[in-house]
Amino acid sequence: MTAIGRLPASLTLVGAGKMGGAMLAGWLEAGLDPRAVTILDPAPSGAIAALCAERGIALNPADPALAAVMVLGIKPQGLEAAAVALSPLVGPGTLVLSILAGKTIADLKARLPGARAVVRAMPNLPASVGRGATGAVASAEVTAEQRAVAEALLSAAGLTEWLDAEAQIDAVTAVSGSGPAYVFLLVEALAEAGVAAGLAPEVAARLARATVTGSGALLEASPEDAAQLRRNVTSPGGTTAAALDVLMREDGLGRLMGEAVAAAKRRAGELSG
Ligand SMILES: NC(=O)C1=CN([C@@H]2O[C@H](COP(=O)(O)OP(=O)(O)OC[C@H]3O[C@@H](n4cnc5c(N)ncnc54)[C@H](O)[C@@H]3O)[C@@H](O)[C@H]2O)C=CC1
Ligand SMILES: O=C(O)[C@@H]1CCC=N1
Repeated sequence: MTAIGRLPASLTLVGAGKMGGAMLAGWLEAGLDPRAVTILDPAPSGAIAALCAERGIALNPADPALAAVMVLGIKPQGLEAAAVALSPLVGPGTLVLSILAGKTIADLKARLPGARAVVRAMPNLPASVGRGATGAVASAEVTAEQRAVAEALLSAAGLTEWLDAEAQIDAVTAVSGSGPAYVFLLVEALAEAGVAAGLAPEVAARLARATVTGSGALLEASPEDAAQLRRNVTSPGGTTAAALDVLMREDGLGRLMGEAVAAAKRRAGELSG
């Protein structure tokens, strides 16, 4: 069955911010009926309010129904406060799909005592252009049908990887959840280095941006892996080799990335509870 065929008959999105809003856009694009969606968000953006008005999406109804599928898109730090109002909307048949960094399946069940079936997922912001990467893990109570619904919702945003163990999701958070920020920082750093090397700021910014988006497109289109593509750029004794001697030295990018990912993973662990 296609992803569209498995989209749920009704869905409650709690927190339609940057990530929840991006996922919502993907579901609508994939064919989810806007009238099947309820959004609960005490401070929706103007864009979300306008979308709701335009597409007939229920926004903060006075008496929301028990949810068939509840997607949690609030901040991890807001779960405890939000759970009071959400608990009555979660019954034994509800599929809870959480994208909260750090919050474990056990944390979610503790805050929402009616919850049985929980999918804990970690998407990323390129979902807003249908190019996300998501890791997900399902609790034992998730039925095959609920898993297919979760798969359809997550795959509407791009690649979905189901994980064997919940413990791996903090690593997914550190690699692909936070990863787009590392790539955007690379663009910033490359542009700044270009200015230091003598380019006008606007020129450096355009070249850095096009280099990263173009390299991403090449990576996607090519059957070769990243290491081979890197070698394809690198002429022996040439300019790239001189730069890579710096980036690939012992205390270079590999070590720095390892430390950064470890820090993000550690932080995800701290957000649990
Ligand atoms: N921004 C990102 O790149 C990613 C974020 N996430 C996760 O997504 C979640 C949301 O992050 P963002 O979208 O960046 O934050 P955000 O601040 O853009 O969105 C949070 C939304 O929740 C709403 N909200 C606050 N309290 C609420 C309540 N009690 N009930 C309903 N809605 C409430 C806010 O008004 C806001 O619209 C976090 O748990 C984060 O870990 C996961 C992957 C990537
Ligand atoms: O920074 C955060 O905590 C969230 C989770 C992954 C991306 N943004």
